[in-house]
Amino acid sequence: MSSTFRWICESTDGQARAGTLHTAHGPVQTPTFMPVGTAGTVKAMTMDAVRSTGAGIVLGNTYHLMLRPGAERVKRLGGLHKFMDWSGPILTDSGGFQVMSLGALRKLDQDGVTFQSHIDGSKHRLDPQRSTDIQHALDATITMCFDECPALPAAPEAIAASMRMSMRWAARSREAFIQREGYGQFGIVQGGTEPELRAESVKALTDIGFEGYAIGGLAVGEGQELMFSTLDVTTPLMPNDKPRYLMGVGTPDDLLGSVMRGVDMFDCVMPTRAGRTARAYTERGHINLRNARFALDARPLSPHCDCLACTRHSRAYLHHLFRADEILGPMLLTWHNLAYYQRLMRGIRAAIVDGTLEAHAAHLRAEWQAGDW
Ligand SMILES: CNc1nc2c(CCNCC3CCCCC3)c3nc(N)[nH]c(=O)c3cc2[nH]1
Ligand SMILES: [Zn+2]
Repeated sequence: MSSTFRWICESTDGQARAGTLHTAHGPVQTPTFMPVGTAGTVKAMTMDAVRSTGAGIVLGNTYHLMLRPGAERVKRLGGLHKFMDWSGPILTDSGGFQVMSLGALRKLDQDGVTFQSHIDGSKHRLDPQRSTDIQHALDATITMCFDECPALPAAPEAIAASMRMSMRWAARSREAFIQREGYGQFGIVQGGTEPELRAESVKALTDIGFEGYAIGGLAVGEGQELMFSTLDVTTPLMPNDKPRYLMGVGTPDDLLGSVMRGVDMFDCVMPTRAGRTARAYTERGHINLRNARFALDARPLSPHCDCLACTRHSRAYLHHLFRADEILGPMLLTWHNLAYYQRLMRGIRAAIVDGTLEAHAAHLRAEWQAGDW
């Protein structure tokens, strides 16, 4: 069975697609939500717990891993799969976004970015070649182009200049990429919320040719309406036979609306970060378990969930764990939130296969609005 990196579309319903991404580290059903593994770990989760939620692919983080423990050290230890005990596909971001959002002091030039580590102040440089080399050393299944994600709002000419620099970096990233059977590299579409710039960026990337295409430059404060309207003008221009990855998105409602606009892959820190801050996602929206109203609530978080928190414990127990600042609280709630996100994506995929996505979407939205049980 060939392990050529390819995405096979199995069903469509409107703009939405249900498919399978075949990689050197196994297949992944799409649409898919990718849990974020920041420094080689999905925070507060063992990888057995991540596997139990049904996740097919996780994110690694070039920025964090290059600073600590260092990509060469991970390589000497057998690569990121072995290091973090995950044999499935791993997608690594190229690090530029994290530098801009985390790096202490940084200097951006037309060739890359120089910055100081937020950990120990040491000097580092990232550019298309170095980012691609680091992702190769980590043995990432999917490598992302080195790009710049401009802060919004910004003047169209600033967005245009930034996008064109990212397109030059995409070409250099492609030259630096070492092709291997079952591995892929994704270009990242930029252009802010400007339809013509988005179209120019898609053309620039498809002229280079990648195994998949991400939509970057969004989920940076533009709001859901502008994000959706940008998707409406961008996804139809993207190759139909390649996976589409919307970076950094999002809430359950963002995921539903984006799948319906033709997106296949997502990553977001929301379910894991929420798990550490007592915010639980359920079919009825979200609740904060620190709230006193849960002190005597003997019900499970969600009656539809098979995670450890919902099968073994009550809301009252989770409330207690967070009030007592017990480590088990973030562990159980992260597990639950990731299980909910995976269950949500499985349900959306099933509806695409059945051709019932419109009705399923209406049902999901009504439930989210109905409020807690
Ligand atoms: C949250 N919103 C958002 N995220 C974006 C991201 C980051 C996506 N998540 C990566 C993980 C973050 C945690 C550690 C592991 C990697 C973006 N990344 C790139 N390269 N380009 C974007 O335009 C880009 C745009 C983004 N918008
Ligand atoms: Zn649960």
